[in-house]
Amino acid sequence: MRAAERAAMDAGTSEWELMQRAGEGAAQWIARVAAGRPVTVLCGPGNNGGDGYVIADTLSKKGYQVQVIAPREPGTATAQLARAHFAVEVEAEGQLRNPVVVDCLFGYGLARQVEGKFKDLLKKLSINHCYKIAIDVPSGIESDTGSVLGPLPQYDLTLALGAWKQAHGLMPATASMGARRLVPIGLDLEGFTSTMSARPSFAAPAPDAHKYRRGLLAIVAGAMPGASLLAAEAAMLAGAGYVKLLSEHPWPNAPADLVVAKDVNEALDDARNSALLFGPGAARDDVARCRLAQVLEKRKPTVLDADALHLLDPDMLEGADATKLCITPHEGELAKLCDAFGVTADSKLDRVRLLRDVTGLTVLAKGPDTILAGGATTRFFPRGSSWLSVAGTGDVLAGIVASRLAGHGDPLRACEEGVWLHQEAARLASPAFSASDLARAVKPAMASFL
Ligand SMILES: NC(=O)C1=CN([C@@H]2O[C@H](COP(=O)(O)OP(=O)(O)OC[C@H]3O[C@@H](n4cnc5c(N)ncnc54)[C@H](OP(=O)(O)O)[C@@H]3O)[C@@H](O)[C@H]2O)[C@@H](O)CC1
Ligand SMILES: Nc1ncnc2c1ncn2[C@@H]1O[C@H](COP(=O)(O)OP(=O)(O)O)[C@@H](O)[C@H]1O
Ligand SMILES: [K+]
Repeated sequence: MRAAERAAMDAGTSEWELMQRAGEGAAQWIARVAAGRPVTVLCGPGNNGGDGYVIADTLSKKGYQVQVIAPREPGTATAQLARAHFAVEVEAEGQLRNPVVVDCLFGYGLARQVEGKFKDLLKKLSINHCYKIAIDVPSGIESDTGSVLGPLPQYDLTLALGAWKQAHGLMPATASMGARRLVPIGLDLEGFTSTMSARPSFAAPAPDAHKYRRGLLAIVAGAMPGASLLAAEAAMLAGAGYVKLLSEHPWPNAPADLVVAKDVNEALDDARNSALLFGPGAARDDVARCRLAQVLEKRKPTVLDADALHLLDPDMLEGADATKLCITPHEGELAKLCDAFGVTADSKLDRVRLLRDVTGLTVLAKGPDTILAGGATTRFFPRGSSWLSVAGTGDVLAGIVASRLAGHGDPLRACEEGVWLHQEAARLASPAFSASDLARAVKPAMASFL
């Protein structure tokens, strides 16, 4: 963010202009939400506080009644300029009088624990029954790591200025933010690799499509049937032209449109396989270990999930083509992988990035704050439905990602598309669904991206 702002300033836009764009853009959202009701703005000592003065000034000029509380005078030149433009009274302390409160105490400059009057204000805000809006980030949140450095009210709306910060995609910060919206301020963000994922769009199959061109996905099943069946049901609706279940076991309940191949070795050798999926229901025994080695040997675009993530280690990865592989660990599987590959770090974000660096794999670390890291790229995602917290939804995700991978072979793109499809399916299936309901909802979810 600082680099993007510096580039804008080098190109001739002043910090004051950027602040005006930020404050005026945020004020438009606030005016919409306030709908004529009086607004309180809390201003801190830095440029986040500066944004607050611009917001207060803009709202006043629109006819809003505005209360401004600023425990400390502005400390930066630009915030002082913003303060000077705001001609109305500023209170050093006071009660939050209004039904809408805008928090501009600290933005990405928060560097240490929030104390004293600032802490008191955030505490007051926490227990106040007002509509709460955080400007850029909630003021108790460190914007790079999402760690909590002060009281954290539950906000209704968070307006990110110029670009998303990492905290907007990380737990527990993101859970406190309410709806998140971006206020553009004209920054050029091309070339920045750590960003919020943009909603993808898909195309209908090409006019000359046939099932193999659309991708043949081979799902290598294990001893436990349910998981790979869920993955297969989702995969059949997520883009691949042909989904095959490779299993020596009988599958009396397999749907008629799912091909079950009993000779696993032969089916794995099929040169027409576009992608492989292994792990759901695989178990963690020696049979599964051999199967994983066999899958990796094929050097095909592959998704590894669930039990495969417990078996994966540096020896296993030798001889595999890491650039074609993606792994989809939940929190526990991520811990197991970090252990196996000697990765230690405090935050989920650092663990994911380090694991990516050490292994060369594309890592999709799922959960309420899904993080995707592959190559030089890191992606964060809008929050998904918490109804996803039910057994089997991870198998559905693995099936979707593998299906996308079979279509184009790009692990990073497949993961990104997979998360969006999965979340959209959850939205359409909500509230309260089972994993097979979710798998079926992939069909209408596909339609939303066409
Ligand atoms: N630059 C631009 O082009 C644009 C920037 N924009 C906006 O600026 C924001 C970043 O502004 P910023 O860097 O001035 O930092 P900010 O978040 O206001 O807070 C830092 C201030 O607080 C202080 N301080 C820190 N921790 C503290 C604590 N625990 N307890 C008490 N004090 C503490 C620290 O001073 P210190 O006491 O450390 O000297 C400093 O004064 C960004 O989020 C966005 O909203 C937009 O207008 C768009 C254009
Ligand atoms: N609270 C939540 N909010 C959003 N998504 C969630 C939440 N809990 C779980 N999920 C999603 O649900 C899926 C659960 O996967 P996983 O833990 O592997 O389940 P299983 O192994 O039972 O299939 C993941 O895609 C995860 O991102
Ligand atoms: K803030």
